[in-house]
Amino acid sequence: MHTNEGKWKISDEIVGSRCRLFKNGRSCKGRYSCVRRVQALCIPAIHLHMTAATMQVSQQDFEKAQEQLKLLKKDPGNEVKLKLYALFKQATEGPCNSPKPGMLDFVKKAKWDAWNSLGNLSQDNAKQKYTELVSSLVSAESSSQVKDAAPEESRHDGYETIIVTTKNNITKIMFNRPERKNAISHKMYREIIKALEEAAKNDSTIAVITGNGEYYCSGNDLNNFTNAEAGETEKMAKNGAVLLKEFVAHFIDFPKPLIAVVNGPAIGISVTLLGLCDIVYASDTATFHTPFSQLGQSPEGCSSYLFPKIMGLAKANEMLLFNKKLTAAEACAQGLVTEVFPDRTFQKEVWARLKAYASLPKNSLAVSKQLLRGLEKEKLHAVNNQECEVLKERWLSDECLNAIVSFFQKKSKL
Ligand SMILES: CCCCCC/C=C/C(=O)SCCNC(=O)CCNC(=O)[C@H](O)C(C)(C)COP(=O)(O)OP(=O)(O)OC[C@H]1O[C@@H](n2cnc3c(N)ncnc32)[C@H](O)[C@@H]1OP(=O)(O)O
Repeated sequence: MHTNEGKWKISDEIVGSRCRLFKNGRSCKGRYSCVRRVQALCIPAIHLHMTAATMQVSQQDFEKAQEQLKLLKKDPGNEVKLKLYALFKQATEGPCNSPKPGMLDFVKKAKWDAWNSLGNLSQDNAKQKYTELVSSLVSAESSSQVKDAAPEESRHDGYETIIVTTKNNITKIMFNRPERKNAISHKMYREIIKALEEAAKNDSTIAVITGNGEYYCSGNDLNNFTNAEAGETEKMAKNGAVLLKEFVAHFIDFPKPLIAVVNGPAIGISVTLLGLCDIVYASDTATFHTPFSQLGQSPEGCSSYLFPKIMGLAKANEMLLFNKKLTAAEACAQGLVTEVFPDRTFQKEVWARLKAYASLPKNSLAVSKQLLRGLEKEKLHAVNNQECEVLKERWLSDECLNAIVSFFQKKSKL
């Protein structure tokens, strides 16, 4: 006989050394803890019926099952352990004939109830059920081990210019045109919109934007301006403004924490959007450049409103009017960047941190972001609208057209 009736545990021989009914076999001291523990057991009536023609298990199979049970790594839970206890008792002693324990002897009573509920189940059938139950636990554990070993990162389908993956509750949106320094083409704007919509709805806790290769992003792809048919520049400007407005609106409205991992130089719109991100981590190789006047253009991404708020008007003027390129350390000192990391350890340090952030309660983060950003949303949409209206005119100006022509003649690299 293997049970230790006076104690709060099911014997090791029955359920394995990791499978005690209550941890450490401790006895229940107070009434409250007894009640809680019994509630936790949540024991349903155990009705085990033999299927008509089940094959008889041998004594050897039954003993093997007992050994396998000891090797389980995961605790199967009190409910299953009670079933195992009851089946073991039935298999080795037959139907329950011992007197019913008192109402306040919670554990003994739970065990007695489980055994008694087996009624007149034969000892052979109890062995059979015991062996089947152990076998199902063993195969559940081995299939969960296979799942755990599988790569966790899932890549989202349907993107060409960006790579979108989800892992550890983080959706990562990676600019992926390294040969163009990750310049944002029309297609990429649309794909980022789609990826943000997906990330807003999926199970991830946070979203991250980053770049593939040496650059974070070289801003708007200047080819976006050269692809217009002759005589269609106005239409191109109008459509561009519509797309830009929608694109920036998705950053304004993004409901989860949005983190920029700035792996290298950032130019133009990829810099202005940082004001709409909740955290900006930068490698010490990153630089921050918004050469709008040099390109005959004007600020976007709500930077005309957010940059003065973040860094003060004087510093914002240097960047947005006079094209001052900031180092990562300067951008951090001015509040645009949260923290700078040495490039050598950048990815490792940042992703370890993000993994920890992404394990925080998802809904709490979302409502907190809403509190931090919500009041500003209306204002930000108004700013976005105005910036796009101004840019629409800029794109038709000689100043802008000349700057773009110069770039393609390779006279005016930034
Ligand atoms: C729907 C429309 C919305 C518009 C929103 C408004 C947004 C505004 C902005 O973002 S303004 C900023 C625009 N960006 C630039 O002006 C950057 C232009 N690029 C450069 O100055 C340089 O390429 C560089 C400094 C980024 C890198 O220089 P370098 O290291 O010498 O590399 P290459 O110049 O040889 O670059 C390799 C290859 O990539 C092409 N490329 C890089 N950036 C862009 C770009 N932004 N647009 C188009 N093409 C770009 C470059 O031309 C090279 O191509 P090639 O190999 O010569 O074919």
